[in-house]
Amino acid sequence: MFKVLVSDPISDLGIQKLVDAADVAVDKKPGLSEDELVAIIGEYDALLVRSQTRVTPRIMEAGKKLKVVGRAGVGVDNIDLEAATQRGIIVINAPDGNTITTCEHTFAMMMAVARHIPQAYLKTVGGVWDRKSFLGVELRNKVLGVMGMGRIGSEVAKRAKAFGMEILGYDPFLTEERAEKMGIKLASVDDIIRNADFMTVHTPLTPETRHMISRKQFEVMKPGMRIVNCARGGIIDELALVEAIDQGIVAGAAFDVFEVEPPAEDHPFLTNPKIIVTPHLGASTVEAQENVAIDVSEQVLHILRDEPFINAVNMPPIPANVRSVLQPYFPLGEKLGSFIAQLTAGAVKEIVISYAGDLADVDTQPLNRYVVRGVLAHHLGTDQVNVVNSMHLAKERSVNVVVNKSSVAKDFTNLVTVTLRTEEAERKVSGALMTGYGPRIVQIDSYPVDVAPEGNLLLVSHTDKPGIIGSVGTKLGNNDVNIATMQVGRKLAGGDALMVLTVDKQVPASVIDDIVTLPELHKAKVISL
Ligand SMILES: NC(=O)C1=CN([C@@H]2O[C@H](COP(=O)(O)OP(=O)(O)OC[C@H]3O[C@@H](n4cnc5c(N)ncnc54)[C@H](O)[C@@H]3O)[C@@H](O)[C@H]2O)C=CC1
Ligand SMILES: O=C(O)CCC(=O)C(=O)O
Repeated sequence: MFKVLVSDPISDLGIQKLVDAADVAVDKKPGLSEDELVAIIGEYDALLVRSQTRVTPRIMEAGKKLKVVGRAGVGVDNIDLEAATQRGIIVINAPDGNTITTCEHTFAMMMAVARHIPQAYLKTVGGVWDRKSFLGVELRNKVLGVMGMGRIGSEVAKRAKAFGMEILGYDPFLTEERAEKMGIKLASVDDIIRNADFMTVHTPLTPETRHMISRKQFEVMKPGMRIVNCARGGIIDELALVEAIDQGIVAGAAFDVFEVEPPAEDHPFLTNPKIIVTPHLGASTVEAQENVAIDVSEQVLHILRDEPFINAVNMPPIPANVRSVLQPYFPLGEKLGSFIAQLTAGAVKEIVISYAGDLADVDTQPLNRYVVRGVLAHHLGTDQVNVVNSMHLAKERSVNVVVNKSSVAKDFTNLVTVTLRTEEAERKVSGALMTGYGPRIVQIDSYPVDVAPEGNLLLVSHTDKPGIIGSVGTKLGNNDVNIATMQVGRKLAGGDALMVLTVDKQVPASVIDDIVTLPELHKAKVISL
């Protein structure tokens, strides 16, 4: 039974799928402190959060069983991704479910700041009928600068056109062609600062976007600009903004987010009559909360059940077309890694992954992670290494990972070869996906074989002489070890040969010791896949 902890208020309807799952037990405990979380997280396999819970390295460290942290929303700045990656904890988010909702909140804020709605409301309910103080401006024919043309920024631009606004968009990934298709102008930050009447930011908070609008930008800003931030506190320098308002550069601002949330009681935004605020409500609609909770719950279930999943934040996304090609190779890659790690003695120095045939033209990065996981898990334990942290762990341990590709695969349409270089040896194994047979090991060092990479294998290197196979079989039989399949690979008749047996149970060490006493027998090695 998997245990899932929900530590923020998350839509009940959204997590229904988890609650209904027969193999999952859900505990809802919103509002726990870090210490309280540290005390209980050890018993959970998954943690579901919104933006309140700060998932710190301490919590990850205490989460010995934790496989996944699911964020019901977009921004994952409340989750320590570095610590999660190091511990192999998958972090997933729900990037699509609250896009429209946040876009609509941006418009609510833009219109509210253009027409002084909150200020006018306060006076009216306070009994003052003041129609003079709240002269507003139209959106029509105004220039709107959109910083960050991702999901939300693009939806904002689309709707702003309906208001008759001219849109300047800036995003490092926005091309001239896409801007043209959207009917907006591709602009620089400087263009927006100097020309926009309204500006709205929709970027993540990164070292690059922190204070991207600060004193320097306010100094050259078009006077009378109105600014909206429904993305992340800190993209706009709060103190510099207050100064710019006091200097008459900025006519008004609408903020849903703060550098520190909740803001301090004496935060200057809270008393400035030209700044309107909401308490991080961008995603707070019934629809969005259901959407993000449903999305994240589904992915958490997949991860707990070891099924393919999407939206991992601490793993590069795999495009659908690449995934469909690579997915069948994932088990093969991992088994080859595990096989070669068990076969090769000594401290691992280098893993060389060679792809030949059909795989030469594919971005194999996701598959590399499986191979490296297979190798490292043998040394570090399967619970310590997964496809999220395998590359990171290899780097941390100075294990070089080299990837080669060639379009020629001799007798196969596709071939994956893993070579392991250690302080003591260099061994290699090749595998292929065979139509109708699935994954097969087709070569071990220079011996051609044909073995399914599963179960208990016994590898025996020997001289190719009559009677050896029978002697090994007799010794196994005498010890109640049943042979399921047997293969012999040899280069030359009478030369060195490799016997690969699949056996129904693991061969005890005492039997191996006995087998290696046979004449002409060099080595015997048990491998479990
Ligand atoms: N207020 C709220 O409740 C909510 C806030 N958000 C926040 O809104 C922001 C945008 O979310 P999405 O559109 O879903 O994300 P997204 O990832 O689809 O878009 C972000 C865009 O920002 C761009 N970007 C990155 N660095 C940039 C830079 N230096 N200058 C200009 N553009 C840059 C990226 O290329 C990307 O296109 C995020 O910070 C997210 O956390 C999202 C949902 C709700
Ligand atoms: O969960 C929330 O309300 C915050 C949403 C948000 O900021 C995000 O998804 O990035």
